[in-house]
Amino acid sequence: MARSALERLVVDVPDFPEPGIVFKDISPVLADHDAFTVVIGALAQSGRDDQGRVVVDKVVGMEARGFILAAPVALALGCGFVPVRKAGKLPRETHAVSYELEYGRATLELHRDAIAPGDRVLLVDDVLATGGTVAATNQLVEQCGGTPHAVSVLMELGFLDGRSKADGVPVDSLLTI
Ligand SMILES: O=P(O)(O)OC[C@H]1O[C@H](OP(=O)(O)OP(=O)(O)O)[C@H](O)[C@@H]1O
Ligand SMILES: Nc1ncnc2[nH]cnc12
Repeated sequence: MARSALERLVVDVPDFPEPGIVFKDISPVLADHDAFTVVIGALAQSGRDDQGRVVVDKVVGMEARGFILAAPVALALGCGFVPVRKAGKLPRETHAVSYELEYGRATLELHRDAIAPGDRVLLVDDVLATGGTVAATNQLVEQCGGTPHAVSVLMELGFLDGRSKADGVPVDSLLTI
């Protein structure tokens, strides 16, 4: 599937969730089986080396849209999936990090035992905007003793320069605007 065809499936929604924000609605990508298949395969490439070997132990997805992409990426790579959730949702002992995003402030949590020391971790999300979510997730992975290997996103809002917050972790995006 051509990049332009994929891009056409992402719908711009002005002034959502608040005035001045152009919300990138990726749900039509998910609703198109061919597009969804291509996207999952492409996102999973970030967890492989040049020979196609899987080089990550876990795939982390950030609540909530990140879950939809990260879980099938984990299955495609033959890895476990680990959820990073908004505050108060995970039932056992967590690490927690607060962060800013394009439209507010939030806290993310990760079960302390979800990542083993030494695990190499692929972060998967739908949109990279300010980079607050990725920066917080990198910190959570490191607090568990893991190493963020790469960040793989469907869409990057380049004008917000979120990749500069990734602390040197490589960022792969399928679409950049
Ligand atoms: O780069 P940032 O500025 O941090 O923004 C990107 C994050 O914002 C969105 O999640 P949101 O927190 O809106 O949650 P949702 O997936 O539950 O809608 C998106 O899914 C990313 O996780
Ligand atoms: N403009 C945007 N569209 C969709 N998700 C986002 N997350 C942060 N900013 C966003």
